This record gives sequence, structure tokens and C-alpha cells, in this order.
Amino acid sequence: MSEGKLLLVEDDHSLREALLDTLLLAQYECVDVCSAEDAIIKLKIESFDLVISDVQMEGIGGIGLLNYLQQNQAQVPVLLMTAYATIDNAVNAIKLGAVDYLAKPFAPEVLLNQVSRYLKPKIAQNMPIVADEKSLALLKLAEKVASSDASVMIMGPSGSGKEVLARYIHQNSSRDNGPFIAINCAAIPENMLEATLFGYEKGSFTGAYQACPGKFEQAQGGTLLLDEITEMDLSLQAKLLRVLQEREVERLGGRKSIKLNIRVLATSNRDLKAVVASGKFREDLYYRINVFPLTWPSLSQRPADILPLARHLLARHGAKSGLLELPSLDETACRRLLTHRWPGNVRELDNVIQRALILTNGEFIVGSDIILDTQEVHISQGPVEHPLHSSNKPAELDALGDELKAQEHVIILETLNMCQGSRKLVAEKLGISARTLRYKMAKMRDMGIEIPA
Ligand SMILES: Nc1ncnc2c1ncn2[C@@H]1O[C@H](COP(=O)(O)OP(=O)(O)OP(=O)(O)O)[C@@H](O)[C@H]1O
Repeated sequence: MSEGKLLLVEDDHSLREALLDTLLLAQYECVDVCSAEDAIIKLKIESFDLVISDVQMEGIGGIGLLNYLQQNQAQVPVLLMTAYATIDNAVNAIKLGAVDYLAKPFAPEVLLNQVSRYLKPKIAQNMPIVADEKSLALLKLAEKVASSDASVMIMGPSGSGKEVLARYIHQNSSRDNGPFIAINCAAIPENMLEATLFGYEKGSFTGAYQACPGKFEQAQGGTLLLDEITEMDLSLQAKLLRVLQEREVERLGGRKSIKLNIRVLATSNRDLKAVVASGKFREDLYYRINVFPLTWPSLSQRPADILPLARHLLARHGAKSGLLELPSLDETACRRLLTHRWPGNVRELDNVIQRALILTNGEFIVGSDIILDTQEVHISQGPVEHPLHSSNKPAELDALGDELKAQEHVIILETLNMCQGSRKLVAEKLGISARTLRYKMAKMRDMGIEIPA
């Protein structure tokens, strides 16, 4: 399976936009066109690793495109989308060489599940950066536990790197070639979490137009991360426990048990024992999940990590903004970073570094470029020079464009923090539509910017 590029062909503008949003948010690299003819032009100049196309379009349509691919680029898998009325076309399409088809309307998960069979999302290689003795010891332990199949509970304060550690365990396990599926139990509304985890059969509830595999099934052969597991309600905890004990899952409205071959990791930023004692988390589930506990200390308790992490984040964000040379942290900046308490841990450091990259004179990041979360951001201190941008570009225009984009990113991140992640509120506050916000966030993710859940 490659981390390749996907070509989406759909003539219905709003459907194409919605599909694109779904694919971009899931971190797929995606190009969209509105006809089979345009698709062929694109295919002649760019290479793609998967084509998803509507069948019924003006011109040669999806079947014509499929024929073209069969004759010219037979290695590229094609997934066709059909309306119910043209199901016969779909059968024909499979005979002609399409790898599968999606009957409209379909849930986003159905699309993502199909796509994940052929492409991997562009996941940045999130290797944990560590230098402090405490973190080095934690990483060693994580490597040891990775080689077993034990359930792991990763604890630590918010933003400390729990998901990074979970990915590291997956990457160092024998399941490395399988999927890594993460689900944030706190971010999904309670009434949808069960269907998202367990999947459902067609017609099992209003709106279940088509059968949909759940996260358990999507993680087959790989690892499932249950992020913020303590936020799951008690009745769902009981169902989760049953799945973990029996190692099989039944979709909502389904009668068939599906055997599972998955490893489960979970994270929490709460004091687990206290949550169990308060009756909000089942004790039996606690023991089932907590086979091997790993805990990140807060960033202030592992000070030797701060500067290596800051430099790593500088390199990450600098590369994404196309900087040719990275500014270095001068002594005053280092001192400022080392003396802050970092209540928001690495995520807070990440925000600070993104701001510093906007404020820097280019060669050095100095103390005054380090704007901590407790301060107000004064970005509009007059024009900021960007001497590091490639000099053979139309420099002023490019720098201005990049700067505006960076400012937009900061504003979106700040507003997300202010609204505690509520997309609806953020869109209202910024005076843009929810769709535009989703699109902008997808682009930001694409650039490697972490968006708070
Ligand atoms: N050791 C590390 N090395 C590199 N990047 C890190 C490290 N720790 C955290 N990060 C970065 O910091 C950000 C927050 O990390 P992550 O999402 O793993 O934290 P978390 O503890 O799971 O947060 P939350 O509790 O809010 O879910 C991410 O951008 C991540 O890439």
C-alpha cells in the first residue's frame, strides 16, 4: 500500500466538495476534476495511485475513463460511484476492471474504508523527540512493550505526546504493516460513538443507508487507539469490555460476529484510579486496558526535552512554510523557553514555535519572538521581513502571501483554543462558513499543523 495520490472525478459540484473535504480531513493527498475528459488530461501529466470516479457524467463518463485506464494505466485501481438506479453499470464496471464500487448515498466512513484498502494517509513520521533521561527511559519501555501484544494505557497531561507514543508503539510492533486507527472518544457525540466503533448494517437506524464497518473492523491486523477512553459513557464501556474479552464484534443491527485481530491502546489525561473510584470508569475495563501503563511526565518535569523539541518543531514548521534556512534559537530565546512552566506541554510549545517563526528576523529567534500563551499576540508590528524565503521567487508578494497565511493559521488556532475546539463557534466568530473552516483546517493539517480536537 502506498502513501500515494488520489484523483477524484465527480461532476456534481457540492458532492465533489463534500467528498474532497472528507478525504482531505483524513489526510489523503487528493486532486479533483469534474469530468472524465479532465481526468484523462490530469492522468497524462501526473501519476495517481487511486482514481475514484462517478459513473454517470456528460461525455465519456466513468466507464469511458475506466476503459482509458485499462488500456493505458492498468495498474491504477479505479473505484466507481454509482446511483442505485445504475447498479447494473456497477456490475459491468467490475467486469471491466474497476476494483470496487460505492452505491450513492454512502457515509464518509464507507468511502474512507474503501480508500484505506488502497492508500495510506500522509501521516507525518511522528517519531517522539526525546533527550531527557525520564523520556529516554519511557521510550525504552515503550519499545519493549511494543514487541508484545499487550494492551497499553498511555497517561499524561494534555498535549504531552500520548498519541505520538501510541504511534511509536504501533510502528515498533509486528503490526507495523497494518492500519493504525485512532478514535477520540471525547470528540464524538455519545450517540454516534457506538456506531462509529462497532459499525452498522444497512437500515439499523434512520440514516444508515449503507452498511458501514466500525473502527474495530478498520483496525483489523493493526492497532486501535482509544483516545481519552475515560470520556466514554458507562453503557458503552460495558460493550467495549465484552469486545475486548471475546475478541469479536457485532455491527449494530447485525447478527454476525466478526473475529478481531487488533491490538488496543488507550490514552487518558485523567487520574485513572480517581475516575474508577468515582464510578465513572469501570474497574474491570480499567484492569483489562491497563495491562501495561506508560506515563509521560509533564514537559516541565523533563526540561532536557524542551530545546530538542523546540528545534524539531522549528524544522517541521519551517519546512512546511518553504523556508530554505532555519533560524536558530539565540540564548535569550532558549532561556525563555527553559524557564516557562508549559501548562499546555508540547502542544503549547508547538504554538509558541509557530508564532516565533512568524516574528523572527530570519536568522535568529530571540527572546521577544517567544510569545507565551499568557501574553497577547501582537503580530501586526509592521511588516516582518522574510529573508529566508527563496530569493528567486517574486519575493515581496510571496513573503506577504505566506505571512498572511501564517497569520490566518495563528488566528484559527487561537480561536479554536478560545472556543475549546467548537468548530461551530469558531466559524461564527471568524465570520466564515463551517465548510470553509473545515477546508482551511484540512489544508493546515496537510501542512503538518496540529489542529486541536
Ligand atoms: N516527543 C515528541 N516528539 C515530537 N513531537 C511531539 C512529541 N510530543 C508531542 N509532540 C507534538 O505535540 C503535539 C501534541 O502531541 P499529542 O497529540 O501526541 O499529545 P496528547 O498527549 O495526545 O494530547 P491530548 O491529551 O490533548 O490528546 C503534536 O503536534 C505532536 O506531534
